[in-house]
Amino acid sequence: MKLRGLYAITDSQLLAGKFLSYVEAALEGGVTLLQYRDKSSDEARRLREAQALRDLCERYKTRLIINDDAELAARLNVGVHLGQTDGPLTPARALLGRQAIIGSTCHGQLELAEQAAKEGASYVAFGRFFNSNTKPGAPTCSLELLDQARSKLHLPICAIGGITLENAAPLVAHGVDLLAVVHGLFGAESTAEVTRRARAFNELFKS
Ligand SMILES: Cc1ncc(COP(=O)(O)OP(=O)(O)O)c(N)n1
Ligand SMILES: Cc1nc(C(=O)O)sc1CCOP(=O)(O)O
Ligand SMILES: [Mg+2]
Repeated sequence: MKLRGLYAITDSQLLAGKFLSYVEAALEGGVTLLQYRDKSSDEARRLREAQALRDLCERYKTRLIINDDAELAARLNVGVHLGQTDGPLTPARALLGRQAIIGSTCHGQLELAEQAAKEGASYVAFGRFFNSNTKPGAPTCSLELLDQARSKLHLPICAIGGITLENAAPLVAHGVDLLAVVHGLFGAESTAEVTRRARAFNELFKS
């Protein structure tokens, strides 16, 4: 499967009271990857929500990724996204198998991406590119780094951090395969607007 297009990421606060309806609206508009990102320690709720997302993703033929938690990903037979402090890639690959999608946060550092590629990552994520409501303190990353990454790496490249329909086009022009978005997708007034935004993000990959 080609990893290219919109990478929707959930946010438990932003989606409170409308979690499944907003996620389904995004899937309706087209989502390449969906990440379940919940930073709480409520394990029962995390399992319940992740299972519901897996069922929804199966209906829409979308791949589900769990943030931070390789064990939960293994339990549901889905992929995982690991940051630099979320545990090493090699054991996660051994746990999840060759077919699993495993992503790695590389901030603005090409060396981290080269290391992740060696350790079996399926995609590398760079960011943040813009001001982010969701994670304002994340380290920043430049468009120039994308050019270097594109010429050196043979993996799908994901961009994250403050991405909206207004600022995303240059990222795609600089070789990004996946646009990872929370607020710019789900910070919408209605499900119809979420679907419209998802479609519009995907259009960026067609020109
Ligand atoms: C696609 C994608 N890219 C980067 C991140 C950030 O991961 P991390 O640095 O581990 O930070 P948290 O998201 O865990 O707060 C991500 N989740 N997804
Ligand atoms: C979870 C996350 N990681 C980032 C990084 O730079 O590593 S930025 C970020 C938040 C993405 O949400 P939004 O689209 O609302 O800015
Ligand atoms: Mg993490």
